[in-house]
Amino acid sequence: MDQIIVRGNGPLTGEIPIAGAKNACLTLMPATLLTDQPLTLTNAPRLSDIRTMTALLQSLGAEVASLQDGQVLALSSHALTSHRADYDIVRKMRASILVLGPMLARDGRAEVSLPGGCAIGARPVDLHLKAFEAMGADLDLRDGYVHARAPHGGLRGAVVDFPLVSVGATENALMAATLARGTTVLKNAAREPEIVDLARCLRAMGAQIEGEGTGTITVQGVYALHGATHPVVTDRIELGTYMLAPAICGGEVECLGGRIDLLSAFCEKLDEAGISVTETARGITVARRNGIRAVDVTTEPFPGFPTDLQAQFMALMCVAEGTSVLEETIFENRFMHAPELTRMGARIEVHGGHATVTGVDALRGAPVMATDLRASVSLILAGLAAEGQTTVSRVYHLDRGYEHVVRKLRGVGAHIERVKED
Ligand SMILES: CC(=O)N[C@H]1[C@@H](OP(=O)(O)OP(=O)(O)OC[C@H]2O[C@@H](n3ccc(=O)[nH]c3=O)[C@H](O)[C@@H]2O)O[C@H](CO)[C@@H](O)[C@@H]1O
Ligand SMILES: C=C(OP(=O)(O)O)C(=O)O
Repeated sequence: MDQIIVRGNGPLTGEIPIAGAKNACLTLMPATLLTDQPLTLTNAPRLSDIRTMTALLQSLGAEVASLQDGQVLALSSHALTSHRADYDIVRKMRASILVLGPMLARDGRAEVSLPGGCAIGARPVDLHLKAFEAMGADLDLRDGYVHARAPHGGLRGAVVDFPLVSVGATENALMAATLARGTTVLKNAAREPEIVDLARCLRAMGAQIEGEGTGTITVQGVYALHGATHPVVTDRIELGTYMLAPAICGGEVECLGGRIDLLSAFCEKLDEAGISVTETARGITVARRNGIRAVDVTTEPFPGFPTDLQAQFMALMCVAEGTSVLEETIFENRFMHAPELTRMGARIEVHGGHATVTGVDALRGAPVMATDLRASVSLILAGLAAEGQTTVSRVYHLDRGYEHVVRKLRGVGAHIERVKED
């Protein structure tokens, strides 16, 4: 297994290109199952999660070609040869549940392994299932699988009022609704940029959708969808992560392809912390010239502060002046990076959904372990701010969501390398 070695750094300067969004690509890829015509995705990120989704789609009979060094995905689902998403793949990646809606809508049947809990929380899929039931599906939970059947004549449009905001349930229901008979109204829908990107792609495929990016999405079902070519939206979480590198180390870095509207709540918090954030013609420039001020953060669905940037922001607060409180409201167990950061000299106390972080003058390098995707990169960011060497193990978590992390950070002057574990 590989490890990442980081040595504490001075200021960082230069440019970092931001990739297409993992979380958009993972819902755009299953959209291929809605049509027998080709779907081409450009600006795709090169990540292990994308390879996992590729394997899952192929296991269902889809063809997926990775072109131009993985940045273009050519997908085609002429006919599905299987309707079963196997546990062996689903357990690796929860986004696998996103094949359920498209398969059910197109062929009236699907069997998908229940994803089960994961490190950051229980993460049930009840809201996905309730949406399909409202659309007339018959669901049976057996042997760890959801066995789903659409009624004779296919899914029918319905009003689905989500009791809480779920990105995945909104995506799954939205895809299914495109081929349902009649009108579907998704209330309390997620408003994340990845939902807007999915709706745009589906519309390019012939779907009739209104209201994406608001809490109410209305879909008029159509008889069939057709092929399309769609560019994957910028990865706002990768963007926010790299914006934090000069914030922690000092210096000035331009994140190419970045847009403030993808991350306005996060940018406001950086501003409060004393970090300069400027939109440029090519992206976002982040600079820090003075100390870092402690600021409180509460994670919320979009447009609030993203849970997927909480761990990385905590790394910044570890070296801020003063005390900050980070409140995690989306996942019940998303502070596993805190004990690892503490090993590096951070002062953090976790009480339920709150972490109180008191800034220290300097962190010290240490061997640390990545527990999940965003935790892993928070340890790298902390390592950049620490005196001495930090060794991050279990970096397979990192590979799920960050392409070429060593190359990108070295490009702005960071001391970082990837090595094989002894
Ligand atoms: C692949 C992908 O896009 N992943 C993102 C997606 O995950 P994901 O789509 O899994 O997250 P959700 O928005 O669904 O989860 C939000 C909350 O709702 C709960 N819930 C969700 C579904 C359900 O059926 N029942 C239920 O109770 C979850 O446990 C969680 O507490 O949005 C999260 C919240 O922004 C991000 O952290 C993930 O990076
Ligand atoms: C939690 C994340 O991903 P997933 O939903 O795929 O586990 C993430 O991207 O931070």
